[in-house]
Amino acid sequence: MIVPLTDAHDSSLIASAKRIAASRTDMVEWRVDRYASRDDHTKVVAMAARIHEIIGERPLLFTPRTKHEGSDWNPPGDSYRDIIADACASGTVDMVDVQYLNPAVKRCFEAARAHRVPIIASNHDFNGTPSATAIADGLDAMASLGADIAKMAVMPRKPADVAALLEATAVAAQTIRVPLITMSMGPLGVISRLAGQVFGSCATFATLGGEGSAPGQLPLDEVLAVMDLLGRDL
Ligand SMILES: O=C1C[C@@](O)(C(=O)O)C[C@@H](O)[C@@H]1O
Repeated sequence: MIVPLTDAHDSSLIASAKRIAASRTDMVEWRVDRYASRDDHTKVVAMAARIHEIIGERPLLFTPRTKHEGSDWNPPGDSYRDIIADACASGTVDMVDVQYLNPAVKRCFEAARAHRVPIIASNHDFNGTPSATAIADGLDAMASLGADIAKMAVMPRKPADVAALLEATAVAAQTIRVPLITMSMGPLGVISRLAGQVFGSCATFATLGGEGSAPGQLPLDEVLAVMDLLGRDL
């Protein structure tokens, strides 16, 4: 179970981190692209250290999401690679999300590897859902890049799109050698956030008081209750 931190300002970020630290979540994701000081890497690293301290033993996933994949952040110059390199070098993050279609992906992987920070490679399609084969191929490409986890989020337009995401997950889980995280977003895709582990998704994102970081995320306690019913083994 992963809960995202999406607050823009220090005081609310710290309050949210403290709330998450008291919850049953397994991992915390900092969506640093939502941070008001996202372009000041000194402040970013200092805040990552503060969050890391508050959440204790829970791993901190550092996620700079860009405009191409569902954020409003359009990183200037090399700042996508630089923010990843700075966070990984700081020793304050436990995993990093790297968008595998970003032009700087190889340099981002190099930076994470240089500091032994595991990589969740990701891709987000907010406009639709590719075929099950295309989704599985994307996950395979992430694994081939050397990602430690492959993650794909897609937007369904009809129930068959949700089925395609779940089918791709089940097929990829049999053939790809790294763990997967997949989700079909929005109200139609909720079943994928609740039952994804049945098909081979190793984690799901849920909210805790905040607005969440993507359409369709559900409150943590409700997701936990359903996963307990489905035999939560994550
Ligand atoms: O990649 C993901 C998955 C996600 O987009 C979701 O749909 O829950 C939420 C993002 O914060 C996270 O980085």
